[in-house]
Amino acid sequence: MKITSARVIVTCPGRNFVTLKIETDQGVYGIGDATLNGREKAVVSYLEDHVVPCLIGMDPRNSEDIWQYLYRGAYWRRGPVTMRAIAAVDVALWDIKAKMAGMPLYQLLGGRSRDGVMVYGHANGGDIAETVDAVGAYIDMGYKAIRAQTGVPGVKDAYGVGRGKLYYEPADAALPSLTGWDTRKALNYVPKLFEKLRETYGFDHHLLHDGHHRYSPTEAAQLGKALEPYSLFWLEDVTPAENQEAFKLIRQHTTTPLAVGEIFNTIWDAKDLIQNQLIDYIRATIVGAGGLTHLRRIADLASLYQIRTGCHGATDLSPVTMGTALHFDTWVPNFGIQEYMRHTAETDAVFPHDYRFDRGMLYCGEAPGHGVDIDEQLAAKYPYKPAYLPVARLEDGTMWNW
Ligand SMILES: O=C(O)C(=O)C[C@H](O)[C@H](O)CO
Ligand SMILES: [Mg+2]
Repeated sequence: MKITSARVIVTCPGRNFVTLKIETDQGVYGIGDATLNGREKAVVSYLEDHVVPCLIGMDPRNSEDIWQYLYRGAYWRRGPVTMRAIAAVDVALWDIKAKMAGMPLYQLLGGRSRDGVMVYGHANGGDIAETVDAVGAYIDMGYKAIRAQTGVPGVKDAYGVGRGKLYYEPADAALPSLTGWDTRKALNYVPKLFEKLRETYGFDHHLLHDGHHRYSPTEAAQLGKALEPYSLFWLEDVTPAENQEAFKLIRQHTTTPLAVGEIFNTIWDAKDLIQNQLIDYIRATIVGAGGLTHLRRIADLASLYQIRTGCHGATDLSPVTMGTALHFDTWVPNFGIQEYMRHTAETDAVFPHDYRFDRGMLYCGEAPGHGVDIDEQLAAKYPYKPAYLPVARLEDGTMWNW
């Protein structure tokens, strides 16, 4: 069996997606996601100029060897561009293998470990009152877990505050828009949101919060401690994780569960956090961390330390990643939760899929493969449009983490 072609498809049905379609001499094809929010074209070039020529003629069944070939063979390892390109190839090959076997992908991984996948949605508001209402709307839709983000008085567009209710898009401008940040104000305000949420809705639902890399380790510890009475499911990305040691300090001061890893590319980004039990949930995902082949290794390492998965699932991850993640989540023994930011109807139409939402859970389908396709004719109607995530600056102009 041979790979006969591999094509990169760029489309923008409301936001940009990069998709790899691998075709074979047996008529079976596979689809992989290679989207890197705001840096899409770098991955397009990496794939078209440097990966696709190597793939032609290879046996698509040898996904492990092809993974090693692309990782070791490049000499230059890791990084978001490389690992997204590898992820796209890897997922397309798993898709092909599952289609050849006539099985849904989760069967190839080890079968079903659960009936469905608990997801969390994003509730946003300009202030506490608005966010409390937004959380109520998610509860009414049947969600069991909700991430709550609020605007902070005196801070321009604090992280997570969007314009839409069910759908919003953070990468919102042709050049990065400017937002503000003030840690002191956020530290005073955010705990009040969770106090109000528990007062209003009780303790039956899981609540989550994303710090989006904004706090120093000491400030993060203060926030975690202040949130303890409200029993969060997790506090995410509360400080940047390049320095994995920083989490020791946070851990010593709070029992609020910690989640990290949506920007991780490989097991090496997570290794110390996992082995020192400094986190509770690992957020690495299929497209970000080298595909199923590599994410499986991260999840297995995490399982030794009772750390559970919580795959990133924002709108910049295409339905191909979402569909594949749901097969992974259905199998992975140490599953925790799956993020679910809904795509627009335009995006869903370009990527026909068989996963479905029902009362706070997502269910993968039973079609052979990962169950997500691309309608190329429709995709061609939405040309690439530059779109960037915002940047954040402090009041005095200092560049901060968005
Ligand atoms: O979904 C999340 O938790 C995020 O933090 C979303 C990210 O900002 C987004 O995916 C960046 O591309
Ligand atoms: Mg996040």
